[in-house]
Amino acid sequence: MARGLLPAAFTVAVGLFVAAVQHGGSVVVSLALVGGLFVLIQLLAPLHAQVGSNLGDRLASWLHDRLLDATTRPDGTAHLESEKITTDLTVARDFDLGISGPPMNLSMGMIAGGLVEAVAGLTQAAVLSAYHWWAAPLVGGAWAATHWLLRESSGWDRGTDEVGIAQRHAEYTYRLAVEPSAAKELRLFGLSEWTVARFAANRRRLVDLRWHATRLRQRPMRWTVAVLVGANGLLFWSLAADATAGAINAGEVIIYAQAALGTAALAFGGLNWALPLAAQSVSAVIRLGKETDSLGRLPSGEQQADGRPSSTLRFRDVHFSYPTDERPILNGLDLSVEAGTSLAIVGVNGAGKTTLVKLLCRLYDPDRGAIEVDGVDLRDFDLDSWRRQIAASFQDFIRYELPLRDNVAPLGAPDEVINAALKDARASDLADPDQVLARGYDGGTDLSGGQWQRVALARVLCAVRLGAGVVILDEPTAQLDVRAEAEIFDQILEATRGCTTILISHRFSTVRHADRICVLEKGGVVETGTHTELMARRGRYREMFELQASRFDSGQAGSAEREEQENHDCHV
Ligand SMILES: Nc1ncnc2c1ncn2[C@@H]1O[C@H](COP(=O)(O)OP(=O)(O)OP(=O)(O)O)[C@@H](O)[C@H]1O
Repeated sequence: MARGLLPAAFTVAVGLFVAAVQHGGSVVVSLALVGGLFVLIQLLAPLHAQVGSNLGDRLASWLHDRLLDATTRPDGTAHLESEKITTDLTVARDFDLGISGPPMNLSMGMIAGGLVEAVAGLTQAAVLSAYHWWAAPLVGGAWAATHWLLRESSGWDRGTDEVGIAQRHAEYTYRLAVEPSAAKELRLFGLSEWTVARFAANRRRLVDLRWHATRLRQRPMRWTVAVLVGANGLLFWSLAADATAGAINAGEVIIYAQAALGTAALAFGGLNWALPLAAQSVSAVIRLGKETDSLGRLPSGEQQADGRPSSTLRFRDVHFSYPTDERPILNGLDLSVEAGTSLAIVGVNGAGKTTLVKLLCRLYDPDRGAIEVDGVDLRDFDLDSWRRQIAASFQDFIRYELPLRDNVAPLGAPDEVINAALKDARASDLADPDQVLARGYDGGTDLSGGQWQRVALARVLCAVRLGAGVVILDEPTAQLDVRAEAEIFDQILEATRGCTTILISHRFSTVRHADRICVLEKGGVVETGTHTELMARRGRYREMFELQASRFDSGQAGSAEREEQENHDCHV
């Protein structure tokens, strides 16, 4: 506010100084006033910029909190698979990235500056009104009209599909370029230039879109210039006429001329450009919160799931399609698992094995049918309490860029529990517990695929030690060498004894350890039984088992693998 009033005060002070020089008044006092006001204006400017920037940082941090809350709060994951929401998420984060407009700390500076200009413009107009009643509305109105005349191009819409898609592609290619996981393939497949070109093309698209918004100014700009020249021309002509006629003195001419120029602060300010851009980010983040809630929300029941299942886990006539795809993935699936036993699920790629366990984790709910735990619909259990029962390792388990101990127990656990889990997963000597499992950190290290898999298994075993009773292992041994698979899997079976275990694997040497095995095909169970029963039945299971075994027999595998397979076969 003070900054907004100072320019008008400065205008009057300069006028008083000129009048003092002309009419022999107190030059020293008026000059001191001019100097003092000038220094004050200069001092307040950086202070004001700093406050604006701090305010922007705080708003950006609040928006970040809201954004992360919007993505992580929903209990389901469907919102993260929606094309619209993932695009909106990229655009909404632009308050931080500043790709399609200024980042929030700059925007807030501009908004604060714009408010100062608005106050300054109004006070200068008030000074002008001392000249003639019509002067302030004429000049002030002309400058204020520019906001309306240039309204189409005053800001550009960050939220359009084109902006969103270009920004999302740009961000994706940026991540490809900087993340170590993509580095090998980019180089080997010669995709480095492609990545740079794709990034540049999408950034160029954003610049083009902004340029288009700028060009929208061209036509209304002519009208704007005409209105401003007309209004200011009239005022300055009137000032010149009054000065010539002696109706006003030189000091007054200077005051009114400066006030007329200062009234220009009412136009072209950062306010009408920065405000809509900043407001777009805020409204996008708030809107996203509602959208992710409605897409990713799962109802939660009241019953506590501690110690469940105690008798059976049953999939009853389960039908399911993903929200983004109408294709039925599970089609009337019936399956039951006795509590405290293990069930292996086998089937070709895309048969729906992982989908089945995602439903069990309640990441989605069946479209029809139900999953029952001891006869109670899973949806009747309190969601958090059910998830606490589950220890799961998915095919695409997370490799946290955290110390080994936090990879095993992200929410913390006693040292002895972590150490025991690491020991069971044969992962104790992979790294120091406090060593970060990622390069790019002080003392950080990276692990091989199989070593990472042991860490993921240790995470599951740690959760079991902390009380989880339902164990889901989706391809738990896919990256282990054959000897490690045998060693670790026996150990896992031992450590999860008494748990209800669902195991998904393409490795029959792993699968055969399960108490029961089911074959999934076309969205339903086509065979179920023990390994021995299924081999005797000579159906799909045996067909797949023999196909895999024949690879070993035909000598495609190394001698150790063959020996391992033979050892396993001895147990049939
Ligand atoms: N989030 C998703 N949205 C839409 N479709 C999906 C999604 N996840 C999986 N699918 C589809 O569901 C089908 C079953 O996938 P699922 O991952 O359950 O198969 P799977 O039996 O585990 O396969 P694999 O042996 O290759 O791991 C596939 O056709 C896949 O394309």
